[in-house]
Amino acid sequence: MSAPPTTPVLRTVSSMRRFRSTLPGSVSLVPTMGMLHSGHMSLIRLAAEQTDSIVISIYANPTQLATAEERASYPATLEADVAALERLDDELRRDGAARIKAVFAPTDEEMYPYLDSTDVASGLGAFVTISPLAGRLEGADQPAHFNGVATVCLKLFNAVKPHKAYFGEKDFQQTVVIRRLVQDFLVDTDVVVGETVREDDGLALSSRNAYLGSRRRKVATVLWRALCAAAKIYQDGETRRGEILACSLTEAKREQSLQEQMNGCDRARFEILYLELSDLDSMEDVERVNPRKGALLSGAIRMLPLEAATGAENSGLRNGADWIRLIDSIVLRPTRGL
Ligand SMILES: Nc1ncnc2c1ncn2[C@@H]1O[C@H](COP(=O)(O)OP(=O)(O)OP(=O)(O)O)[C@@H](O)[C@H]1O
Ligand SMILES: CC(C)(CO)[C@@H](O)C(=O)[O-]
Ligand code: BAL
Repeated sequence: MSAPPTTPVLRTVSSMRRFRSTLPGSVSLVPTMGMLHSGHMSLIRLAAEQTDSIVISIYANPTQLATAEERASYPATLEADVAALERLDDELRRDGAARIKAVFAPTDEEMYPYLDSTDVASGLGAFVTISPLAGRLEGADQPAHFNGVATVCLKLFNAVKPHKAYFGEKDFQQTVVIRRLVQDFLVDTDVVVGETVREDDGLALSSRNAYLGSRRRKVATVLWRALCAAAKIYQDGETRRGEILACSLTEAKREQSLQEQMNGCDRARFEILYLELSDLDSMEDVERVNPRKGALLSGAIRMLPLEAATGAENSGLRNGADWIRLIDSIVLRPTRGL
């Protein structure tokens, strides 16, 4: 019996382009930063339903990660990621044919030939800016983030030339930024958005969860709980910004003060970065939700490093020493017909 085919891992734009020219039928791209989990896999499954050939990109884009610390916190898991993709592909095979055709994992030199790796903020070379969208919500305290995301996605689209590209709703603002990029730069790719995959207790899957450890993991559901509380009063008929956000904030602050009152070796403290109600297209503040349109309810928290990790507990990657930024969102769907 012959050995199963291995997925090619392409490290240069030229090898990606050569390979792309051999792919039959419709081609999809699923961009990721690696450390693959079931959220990524659900996007790939969706791509397999809708297209013939799938390319996964794995690239921890330095220009969207604000600090050297964040850049260093992306462990290289390429081998494990490729193995996980091969297992998934065994399931996805149709008529004996692989659906996942290649992994595109370019080097920094390929993607940013002018970038000084010690100072990515200097921004040498060409960058996309998308204003004012990129400065709102996630962009407010990370001003270069979405310029980095849009820039790398444009490069990925140009290298892979996909018919469709897949993104997760968890990063809702990112999907709006990418749609705007595609529209304004006349990119010939359809943007498809997949639902957020969650743990049983509601926590959105995220590569960063691996850093939480068990104690912070339990408390991290607070963001989802805060969003759900507000979504419920919207479903019950509330449309005012003040009331909806106050409901979220009360839930988050209740958990926050509970943690503050506990001992250092028992608690998991966090900061509330924002809880927001925004227009689904512009990301501008919404004062009253139009029940025919709906709105975006989103938030971010930052889990503080563990103060005192006990030897017995699972304290996550890097022993609980990192600040972990977590984001989540709920789309408040229209409650009335158009
Ligand atoms: N839980 C999820 N469900 C569905 N899609 C997801 C989920 N988490 C991430 N994605 C999507 O997968 C793609 C790649 O995301 P990325 O590699 O940054 O993973 P991540 O888990 O969001 O990582 P990080 O924790 O660093 O933000 C993005 O389009 C993202 O929205
Ligand atoms: C889309 C993306 C792969 C661009 O680097 C990244 O922002 C992500 O993983 O969501
Ligand atoms: N998953 C969103 C991109 C980021 O974490 O930088």
